[in-house]
Amino acid sequence: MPDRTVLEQLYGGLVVSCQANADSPLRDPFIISRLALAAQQGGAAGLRIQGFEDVRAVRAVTPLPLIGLTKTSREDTEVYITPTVAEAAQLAELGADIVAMDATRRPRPEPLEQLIMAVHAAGALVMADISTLDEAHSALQLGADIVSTTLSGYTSYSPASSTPDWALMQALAEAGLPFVAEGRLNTPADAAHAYRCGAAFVVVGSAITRPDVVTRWFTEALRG
Ligand SMILES: CC(=O)N[C@H](C=O)[C@@H](O)[C@H](O)[C@H](O)COP(=O)(O)O
Repeated sequence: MPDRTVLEQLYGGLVVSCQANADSPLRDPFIISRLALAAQQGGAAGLRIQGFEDVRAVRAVTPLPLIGLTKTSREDTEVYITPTVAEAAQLAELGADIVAMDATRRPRPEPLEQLIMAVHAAGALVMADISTLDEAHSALQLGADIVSTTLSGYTSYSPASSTPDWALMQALAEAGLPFVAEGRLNTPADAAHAYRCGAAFVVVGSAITRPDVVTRWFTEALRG
């Protein structure tokens, strides 16, 4: 079984998600590796990185625990975060300590348990990205090492919101499930509150590494 001490390194800490969409001016593995180093300088406990090129580039510059994922749009499924065994295994081979994957109940191209087994066989851990409490229970039963609230608000049956899903965090904590708080944690106060809700650690992306998104928050506020 893979070594779980990497999770202990993350407990109580901040993971910074360094991602840039295809249309972003920051879409370059070198720039992503610089964002990762800036996050490290600021005290990040770990990093969440999308795509093989970016995982390779970031692995080369930092020893911080790395959560890897792919985002793949497919015609046959709405599942886009690490949809296949091959992608999950390759992320682990490239040096991701933890592989994040969609663990929602939406139809998927390959069984979740096969992805989990492949990641464990490659010596990495599994973060199951979920949108409901039921999905968290199922993913942990299938062998996921931790769940993350990443996909709340991004499935048709979870509540759409501009704020973090505090109710889901509360429910996960009451159920005694190990969880990561992720998604729309846009302020230091949000991150601290998530930790007080019982999160093992928190993941912040847009507010730290997407200046285009943050700029829009300001320009929209000015427009009133
Ligand atoms: C839903 C989805 O695809 N989430 C992605 C997962 O890796 C990223 O686009 C998010 O930036 C990440 O989850 C962090 O969330 P936020 O950027 O809100 O702090």
